[in-house]
Amino acid sequence: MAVSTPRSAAAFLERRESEHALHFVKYQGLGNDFIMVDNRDSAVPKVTPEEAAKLCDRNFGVGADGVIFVMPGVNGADYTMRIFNSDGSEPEMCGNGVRCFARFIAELENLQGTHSFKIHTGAGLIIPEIQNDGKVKVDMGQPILSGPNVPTKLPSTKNKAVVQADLVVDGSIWQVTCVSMGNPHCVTFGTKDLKDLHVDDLKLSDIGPNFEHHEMFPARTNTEFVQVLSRSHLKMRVWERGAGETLACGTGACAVVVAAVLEGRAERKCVVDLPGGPLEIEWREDDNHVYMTGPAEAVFYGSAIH
Ligand SMILES: N[C@@H](CCC[C@H](N)C(=O)O)C(=O)O
Repeated sequence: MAVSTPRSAAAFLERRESEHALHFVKYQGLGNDFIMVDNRDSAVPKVTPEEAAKLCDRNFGVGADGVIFVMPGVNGADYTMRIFNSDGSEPEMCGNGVRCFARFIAELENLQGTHSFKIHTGAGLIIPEIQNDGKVKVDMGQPILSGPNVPTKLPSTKNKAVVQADLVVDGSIWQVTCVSMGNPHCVTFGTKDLKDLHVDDLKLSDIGPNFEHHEMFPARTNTEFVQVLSRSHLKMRVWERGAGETLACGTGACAVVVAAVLEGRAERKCVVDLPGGPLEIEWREDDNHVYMTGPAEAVFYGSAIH
C-alpha cells in the first residue's frame, strides 16, 4: 500500500494511475475508523467482502473497522451508503460511518458550510446534517424494539412496555434490552447479581463474542455494556458484530439511550461517553426519532493494491 498527501480528496481520487489500485480516504468518528470509497459511478461496490476484510486488517492491510461505499442514490435519496464490517459481513447501518459519509461527500463535492443529505441505507432513509461547527447531526430515524428474533416497531414514545429480558451468558444472567436502529443491539446495564456495571473492569474480548454469537441472535448482535453516571450522562463500551471491540458505535449509543429511557434510567437527552469520546444523543418525543451529534474527520488519503 502506498500513502500520499494531495491537497483534496477530489484531486486525489481523480488520479487513477493504476487499475489495480483502490483509492480511498481514511476517516474516523471518535476512533471508529473507516476506509471511504468513492463509488458514485456504480451500484456495485468496488471491493468484495473478502477484499474488505483484508483491507481492514491492522497488520496486513490499511487497518479499519469497516469499508464504506458512497453509491448513487435510489428511491429519491441523494446517495446510498453501503458498508462492510472488518470481517466482511454487511450491516444495515453505521452511525459513526454516516457522519464520516457526510463529511466525505462534502469533500468530494467541494461543499462548504452547512449541508444535509438524504442517504439510503439498509436501515431506511438517514439524514445527516453538517453543522457550522463541523460536527454532524444525524436523524437516525425511529428505534425498533426487537425481541431477539422478531423486530417490533415501537408503537409510541409513551410505550412503557417492559423490555428487559434475561440472557444467560457464560453462566451469568445478564439483564438486556434489545433495540434495533436498523441494525441489532443488545444493551445491558448489568447482571442479576451485579446491578451497577463498572464498564472499565469488563474483559470484552472474553464476554463480547459470547453475546455476539448467542443462539438468541440468529443474525448475531452488537452488544453495549453501560454504566449510568447520571440521568443525562451514560458511559458505554461496545462489542460490535463483525468488528469486535471498537472505540465508538453511533447506532449503539442511540440504542443505549433508548434502552435507558425505556428502563427508566435516563432522560431522553444524554451525553454518552465512549472510549473514543462523547456523543450527544436525543430520543425526541414529538417524532419518535433518535438524533445523534458528533465529530467526523479525514485522516489520510491512500491507495491500496487489491
Ligand atoms: N460502528 C457502527 C456500527 C457498524 C455496524 C455494526 N458492526 C453491525 O454489524 O451492525 C456505528 O457507529 O453505528
